[in-house]
Amino acid sequence: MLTFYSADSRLRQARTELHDGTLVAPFECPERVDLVLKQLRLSGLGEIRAPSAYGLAPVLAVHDKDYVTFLANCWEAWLAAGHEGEAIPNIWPARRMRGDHIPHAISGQLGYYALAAETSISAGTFEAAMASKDVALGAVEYTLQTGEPSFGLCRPPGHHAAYDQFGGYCFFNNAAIAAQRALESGKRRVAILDVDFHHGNGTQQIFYRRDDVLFISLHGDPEVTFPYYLGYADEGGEGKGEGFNINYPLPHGTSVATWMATLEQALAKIQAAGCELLIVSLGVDIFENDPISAFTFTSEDFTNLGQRLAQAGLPSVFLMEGGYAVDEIGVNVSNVLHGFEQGV
Ligand SMILES: NCCCCCC(=O)NO
Ligand SMILES: [Zn+2]
Repeated sequence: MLTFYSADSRLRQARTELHDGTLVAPFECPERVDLVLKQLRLSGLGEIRAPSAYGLAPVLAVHDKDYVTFLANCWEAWLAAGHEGEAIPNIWPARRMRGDHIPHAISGQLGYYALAAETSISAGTFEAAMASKDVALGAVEYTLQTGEPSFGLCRPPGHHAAYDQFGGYCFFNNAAIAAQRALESGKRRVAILDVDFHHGNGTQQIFYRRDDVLFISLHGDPEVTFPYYLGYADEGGEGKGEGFNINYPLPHGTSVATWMATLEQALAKIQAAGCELLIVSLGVDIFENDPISAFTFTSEDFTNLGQRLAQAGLPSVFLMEGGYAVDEIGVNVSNVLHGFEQGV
């Protein structure tokens, strides 16, 4: 299987994450990608290729122009305003305030565009996000051209990024950008299957009123799991999108057997919808030892997951999302991809 990767993913060198009331070293760290690369090379998955630069057009196909401009300028504006640390929001257009106006001050803009406070912006964040969506585009272009599966080693991840919102370590929605490119290349319907522990609220939001992307997510119950405010089973899409958004919230500690049985339901929906491409938002934070998650996958279970996805029989693109058990992330990602190749 071909892997797309960009060294520019290391340009994001955030120093802080607000976690449990403390500024800690970010869980979404550059070492995650190094260790995945190391294991893919060790296990001989296949060629590792740098993507072309696709520019802003594919980003603007799914994200708001002013939001993209904000991301491009945020760090400089934050420094120009004399702030000491990394750009972290601490005020939002909360309920009973105005949400229809974007303030001039960068602190106000941060809160307007931020989903949550854990994701700092600093030097290189925008450039890394641009490289990450190029990795996703390289992977989907390859699969569209060859029908062969591909893996986009995306960093930063993307599935929490909405039309005009960042957070959950995400800035551009790589899976949405890839799906949009596939539709523009002639696919009539694309499935995005999100297996990350956390709900892909951004992906859901982008396609919620559309029937050309079927978004299906298995994730920790938002009653007790980030992002809390989206990802419930009653969110089925709106307008033309009715029936093309399917959430499977699952309790913390869900067994792998239950998770895999739920996956069967998801794969049946994908088949019934006549999807012509499968994009997998591959978060391996469903691993039993993930530091911020609560599912129970062992490393061996990831191999079974890959094998089962291959049996869906669709051209498939895997895009890296979460996964923070750094020591095992390489094996866990590699097992999914090798499992897929075994299952073909
Ligand atoms: N407390 C912030 C949790 C961010 C979750 C990031 C992630 O893995 N999303 O898939
Ligand atoms: Zn996650």
